[in-house]
Parts: sequence; C-alpha cells; structure tokens
Amino acid sequence: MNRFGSAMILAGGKSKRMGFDKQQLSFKHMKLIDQQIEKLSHLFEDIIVVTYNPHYYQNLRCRTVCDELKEKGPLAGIHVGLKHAISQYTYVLACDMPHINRAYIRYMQQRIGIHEVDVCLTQHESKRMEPFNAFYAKSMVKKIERYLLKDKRSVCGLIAQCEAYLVDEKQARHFSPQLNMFLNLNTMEQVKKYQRQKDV
Ligand SMILES: Nc1nc2c(ncn2[C@@H]2O[C@H](COP(=O)(O)OP(=O)(O)OP(=O)(O)O)[C@@H](O)[C@H]2O)c(=O)[nH]1
Repeated sequence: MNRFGSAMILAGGKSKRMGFDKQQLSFKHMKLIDQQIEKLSHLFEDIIVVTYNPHYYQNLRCRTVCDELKEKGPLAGIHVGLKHAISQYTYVLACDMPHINRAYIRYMQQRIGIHEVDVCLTQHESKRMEPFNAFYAKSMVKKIERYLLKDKRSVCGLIAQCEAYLVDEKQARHFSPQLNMFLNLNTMEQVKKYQRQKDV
C-alpha cells in the first residue's frame, strides 16, 4: 500500500444553510467540485467522492462511495472514504472549499513522514481545529466506527483520542496568510462575498 495515493472529497451533507445542494456550486461555468477533482488529480492518483449522487461523477477522474453509517455527519464520510482508500494516509477536503494549497499538502505529507501519526490537521490559536484540508490514516477506520456507533460525531472529540500532528495557525499562515485554504462556503452570502473578492 502506498503512502499518500488517495484523496477524498466529502459531498454527502444536507446543505441546509446554502438552501441547495453544495455539490452543485459552480464558478465560471464549472462545478466547484469538478474543479477540485481536476486539481487533486495532479496530486493524488485516487480521488474518492463520498456522495449520495454518484451519477454526477460518471465522466470524471474519480470514484464514488456513500456513507455506510447514515445521518451521522462528516465523520461518517471520512469513515467510508478511508475504508475504500488505497493508501496509508488520505487527504480530506469538503466539497465547499474553493482553495487547494499544494504547498501545504506537501508540507503536511513531510510532517507525517517524520511523525507517523493518525491524523495531521491544523489548530487555530483559539485551539479550534480544522477537520478538512487534513490527512487521516486508514488505520483510523475502526476507531471512527466505534466512535460513531456510540453516537458521537465531533471530529475534534475524536482527534483528542488520537495521535495527532497539529500544525499551528502561525505555521499555516506561512502558506495561506488569510487562511483561505480553510475557507468553506456554507451560505449564499458567503458565496457572494467570495465571488466579489475573487471576481469568479
Ligand atoms: N459523506 C458525508 N458528508 C457529509 C455529511 N455531513 C456533512 N458532510 C460533508 O461535510 C462537509 C462539511 O459539512 P457541513 O457544511 O458542516 O454540513 P452540511 O450538511 O453540508 O451543510 P448544513 O446542512 O448547512 O450544515 C461538506 O463537504 C458536507 O458535504 C454526511 O453525513 N456524510
């Protein structure tokens, strides 16, 4: 099994705040998630989209899976994505995140190379953790399953029980000064603001 061959995009949420399915978000006449798949395909040989709508992805360079443990939130997506991953570590992204930072992905891979942890993610000065734009080990599958079956859902609660490499906010800002690489679009207001700033 290789080390970093798989990436997953979570696209199985309810998008209540957006008011329409975030998998359908488009910029410049191209779906955001299709743009993510395109970008990630230059960095990872295996792209997994965790979705209940596999037909959206038929002609793209990815495969699809859907949650085994339903109605349990993003961790259930991470759970099934890791189960199907072909590599020891999988890069995890949400379908509403428009910025993919290659240098930061490489940096996290280097850190994992040295520290051999269960997860590598970023922690803000406030101690809040970013569950996406992060790496998770395939060896976490059983642990996540047990956690979800106890009806727990918090990614951060799970991380507290793991060997984690936490990149601190200051370090992350060297790669993304405004932390745009963690921007996620939950509402139309956020989409409009993003469009105004980026002219997309
Ligand atoms: N596979 C899977 N992905 C999920 C699930 N819940 C959320 N996600 C994904 O996780 C990421 C973050 O989700 P949120 O934005 O917090 O939740 P959401 O359900 O998409 O949106 P809201 O209904 O507005 O909270 C998005 O990429 C979602 O598609 C789930 O139950 N299964």
